[in-house]
Amino acid sequence: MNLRLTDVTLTYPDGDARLTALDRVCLDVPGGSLAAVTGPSGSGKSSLLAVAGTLITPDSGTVTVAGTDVTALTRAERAVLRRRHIGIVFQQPGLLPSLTAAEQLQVMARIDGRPARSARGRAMELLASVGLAGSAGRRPHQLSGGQRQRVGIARALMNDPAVLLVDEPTSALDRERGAAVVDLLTRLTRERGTATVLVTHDRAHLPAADRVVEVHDGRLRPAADHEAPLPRPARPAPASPDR
Ligand SMILES: Nc1ncnc2c1ncn2[C@@H]1O[C@H](COP(=O)(O)OP(=O)(O)OP(=O)(O)O)[C@@H](O)[C@H]1O
Repeated sequence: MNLRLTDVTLTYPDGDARLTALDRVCLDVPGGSLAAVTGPSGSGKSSLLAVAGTLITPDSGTVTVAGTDVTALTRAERAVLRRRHIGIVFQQPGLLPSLTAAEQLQVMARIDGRPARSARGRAMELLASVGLAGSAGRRPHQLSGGQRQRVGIARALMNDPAVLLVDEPTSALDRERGAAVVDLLTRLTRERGTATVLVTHDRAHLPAADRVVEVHDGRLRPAADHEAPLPRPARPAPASPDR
């Protein structure tokens, strides 16, 4: 299962003209790997996530999620695909104040029309996988910022998505808690085989990624200091065989 953006161009209306937010972007994220997307403010990172998450349809190019070209789908079909195959983790998890951690997850299953009993089991399993087995009955105000973000991550995994899109998950956390959240995302990506895209400003998180790309003025390019091939050790020329 993977996520593939091919030649994606996205423009927004800008007075009488159009502003190019994404310019022929290509990105391939295999299942089980994490791509970090970085770049200056206004460069197009959120636009890239919105297109990958099928929230915005690009002007041209294709977006393939779990083998389906989403740009060929109707709006209703896109909504179904998004619910089934895409998990989104926002900067602020936006938890409902009156619900416990387990209920925040169970709501997702209810929206999808799944039986409550299996949803409870799945919610508990996911909370355990993000280290919150003992906090299932807590409400948001009884959780730390890092714990709330973990609930947001577990919630995004409720539908067992092929693609996990994560927008600046550590911006409200201190360095240590932020690093723990990124470690968690890396582990879940491997365990669950998701194609994960992590947008982050924080360069400290980049080494955790399998791949780092930078967005500049809507164009994607490999991050110079993370994708450059490692220098090969100088090897002596093979000895010429004795004759
Ligand atoms: N709805 C919109 N209408 C018009 N222009 C937009 C819209 N959304 C974004 N833009 C413009 O598109 C460009 C890319 O914006 P985008 O939000 O994708 O950047 P970003 O890299 O996520 O920025 P930040 O790091 O500040 O969140 C910017 O020039 C922005 O002003």
